[in-house]
Amino acid sequence: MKIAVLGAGSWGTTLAVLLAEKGFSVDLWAHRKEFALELDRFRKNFRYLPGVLFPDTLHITGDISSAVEDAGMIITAVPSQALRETLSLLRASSLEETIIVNVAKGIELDTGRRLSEVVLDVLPAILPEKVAVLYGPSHAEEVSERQPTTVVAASSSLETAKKVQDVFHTSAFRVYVNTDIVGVEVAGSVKNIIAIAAGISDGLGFGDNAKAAIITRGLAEMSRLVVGLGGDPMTVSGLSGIGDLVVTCLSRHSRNRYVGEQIGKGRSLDDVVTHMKMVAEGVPTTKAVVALSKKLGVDMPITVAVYEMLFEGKPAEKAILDLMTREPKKELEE
Ligand SMILES: NC(=O)c1ccc[n+]([C@@H]2O[C@H](COP(=O)([O-])OP(=O)(O)OC[C@H]3O[C@@H](n4cnc5c(N)ncnc54)[C@H](O)[C@@H]3O)[C@@H](O)[C@H]2O)c1
Ligand SMILES: O=P(O)(O)OC[C@H](O)CO
Repeated sequence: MKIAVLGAGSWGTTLAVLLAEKGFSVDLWAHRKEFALELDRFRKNFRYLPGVLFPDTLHITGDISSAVEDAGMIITAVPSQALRETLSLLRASSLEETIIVNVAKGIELDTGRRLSEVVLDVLPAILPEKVAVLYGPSHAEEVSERQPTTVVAASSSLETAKKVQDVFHTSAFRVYVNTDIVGVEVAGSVKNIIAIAAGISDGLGFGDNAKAAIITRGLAEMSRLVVGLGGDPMTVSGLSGIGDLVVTCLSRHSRNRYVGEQIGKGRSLDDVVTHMKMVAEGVPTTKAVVALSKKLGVDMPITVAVYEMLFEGKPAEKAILDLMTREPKKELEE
């Protein structure tokens, strides 16, 4: 089977190499033509994944139509806010039999939609059962070194989730399946916001108690949003929930935790983001989730505090004090 990977950042490149090394014929599409030429010339991604040599079965292209032509599976690995624009370059009618697997994590800012909903919006000829996501604790830096990693393939169709599992599974990249695509997508998106909060705690010089509190209470608000959007609360105890939350809040590789750490040290969001070459999805997702939670009446105090620090200039010390001095609560909700 031919597979198209759309997006040649660190994650798209890592997955394209993994699939090509498994023997699939893979087309990796980069949205800038000059970048595609550079990748093909050096057979390496110097910008996003230096040190990983491309196998011969990996084809690089700057032409999205040729990338998806005859592909049995399309992997979307562009930043969440560029997904709609990228998919709109495709001709929906030729993709009816294709499985689309989104690996970007986030909620669309303008619509509040999950990314699998964006896929179906832009490509109405595709059935929901043909859409999947691949989420979970998986930093590209470690996957590309074949370090043990576990992820979850989620689709409303178990058959589709199992196909995705078959395609990606290796002895170092273990793939589980889940049919709760709503829960997996919401959990995998909210974890980036909570990771920014964890980074802020690091930036302020707080220790393990504060980090554990953010992870645990972050999980509680993640669960409330999953339920509010019709997902299964059990999903948050899985790889896209607690799994990805732990990795992103603790990892030195996490871009979201890094953004938070810099904010905690007193830098402005603009300053941090303009000096980063990689995407931190938690930034737009914070805005999208605050709007969603207000609409649904879901209480998400850490998310709101992150919003206030990122977008309203609230000092981090004040935001933490406000969180700590909220009215006392029961730990578990009815
Ligand atoms: N890097 C990881 O370890 C990792 C792991 C799991 C999931 N993800 C998710 O994968 C997605 C992509 O992240 P990444 O780490 O590969 O990104 P990255 O920061 O490494 O690279 C971003 C990529 O997006 C491309 N891009 C930027 N604007 C674009 C546009 N308008 N249209 C098309 N492409 C555009 C850039 O050229 C670049 O190739 C994100 O949603 C991220 O959360 C990343
Ligand atoms: O580096 P981050 O914070 O974007 O996280 C990347 C992945 O989502 C980790 O699973």
